[in-house]
Amino acid sequence: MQIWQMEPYPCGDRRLPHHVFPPKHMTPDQLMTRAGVQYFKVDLDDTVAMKKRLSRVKTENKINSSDVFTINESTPDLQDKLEEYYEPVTKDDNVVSMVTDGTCYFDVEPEEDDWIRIQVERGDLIVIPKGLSHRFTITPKNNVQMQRFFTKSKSIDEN
Ligand SMILES: CSCCC(=O)/C(O)=C/O
Repeated sequence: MQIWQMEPYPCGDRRLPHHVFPPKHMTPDQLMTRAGVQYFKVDLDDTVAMKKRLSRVKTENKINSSDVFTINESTPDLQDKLEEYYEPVTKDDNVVSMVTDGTCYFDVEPEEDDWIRIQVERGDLIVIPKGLSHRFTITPKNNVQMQRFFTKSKSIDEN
């Protein structure tokens, strides 16, 4: 995972990093302090350790369902979907996601117009707290697969 402060008014390709100048990186602890986002590194090749971590995260977040979310160049209506996911949202439940392949960005907004970009990769599990404005987009690799965990049963329209 990499975390940095985003420039206030990013223009152009959203997949670019959009650092402030000079770049201002953050640690996971700073991210937790500033935005309340939890981060875990999961060894996906260690099934026992992975199950233990997921079990704990599921209990703490009252998770009762999950799906596999994939976005890549073969995704139908890719641009429309990316537009949709880049719209800031604030959820009533924690947003729990674990990347299983590729990379993506979650941007979080702890204060109005103050965006922190979180680049996640395989094995990164993040918990965005309920009530925190956030958005999603892809990196120049144009590929991410993740497992998303939900507190309530989710209708297909909410994807
Ligand atoms: C890959 S999820 C994109 C949208 C989002 O951030 C969210 O929280 C949906 O529930």
